[in-house]
Amino acid sequence: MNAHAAAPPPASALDDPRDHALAVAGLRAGYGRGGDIVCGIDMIQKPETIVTVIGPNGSGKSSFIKTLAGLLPARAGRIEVTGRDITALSPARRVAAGLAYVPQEANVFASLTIAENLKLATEFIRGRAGVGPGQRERVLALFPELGQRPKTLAGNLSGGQRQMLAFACALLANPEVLLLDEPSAGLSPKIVGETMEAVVRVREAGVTVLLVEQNVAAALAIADEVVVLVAGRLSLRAKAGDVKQADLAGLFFGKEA
Ligand SMILES: Nc1ncnc2c1ncn2[C@@H]1O[C@H](COP(=O)(O)OP(=O)(O)OP(=O)(O)O)[C@@H](O)[C@H]1O
Repeated sequence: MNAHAAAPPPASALDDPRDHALAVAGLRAGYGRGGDIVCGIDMIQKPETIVTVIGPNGSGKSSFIKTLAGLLPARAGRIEVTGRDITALSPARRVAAGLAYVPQEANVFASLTIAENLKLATEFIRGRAGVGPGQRERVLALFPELGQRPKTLAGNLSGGQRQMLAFACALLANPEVLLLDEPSAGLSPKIVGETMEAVVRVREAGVTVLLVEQNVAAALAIADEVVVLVAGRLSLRAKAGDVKQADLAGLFFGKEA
């Protein structure tokens, strides 16, 4: 665990980019003409930590992570990755700037093989500076199973293996920050454990991970910090070890911390 992970954000955190991988200030977003779903989120994440976003259904977790990835435009606020303002960048340019995203569903091409999925991802991230030829080997070293079966169709992989492939495709860009939208969705408890172990390996490889999770127990087990979103607002931020599942019930029913 990173002892610094739960340090409170400095008053003017965005002025000092050296100490954060991801910084979010006053972020607001919503759909069409509807009201804000992301209602003014401020958050600083230290490098090489895992922060898990949890909260009740419909609280805006996926919308928040989609706003970070650039799939939902920010209405207000600012997003920085390692000190660079990426708020106005397209999703593809955010990847080039070091922010990779793995969506909850349809995150690999089922009709393509493992090798073809990795090749396609490599083509996509050509613009990312500093990604050398060794990146594929480094990524496959994290997920050796994938390297052993390059010709297997992604559609024939188990749910857990498919998540590993999706992680691997995202990591080919050598991101500073990896965003994961509910990697445990639809997986059996054993496979959830393996998937979470993979998330820890990703962090150990030097990547900062922000993940949205419905599986609170799994999230608490691997995270440095937990962020609770209620109705689009950050309701609690705490070290994962300090959060008890029983305490979350009150928050999930709307009690502000
Ligand atoms: N494409 C969309 N268009 C309009 N409203 C949307 C869209 N996607 C989500 N919403 C609305 O935004 C709100 C937050 O949804 P979001 O999926 O971000 O929450 P969540 O916390 O991730 O939920 P869950 O835990 O159920 O996945 C909900 O009221 C939802 O109906």
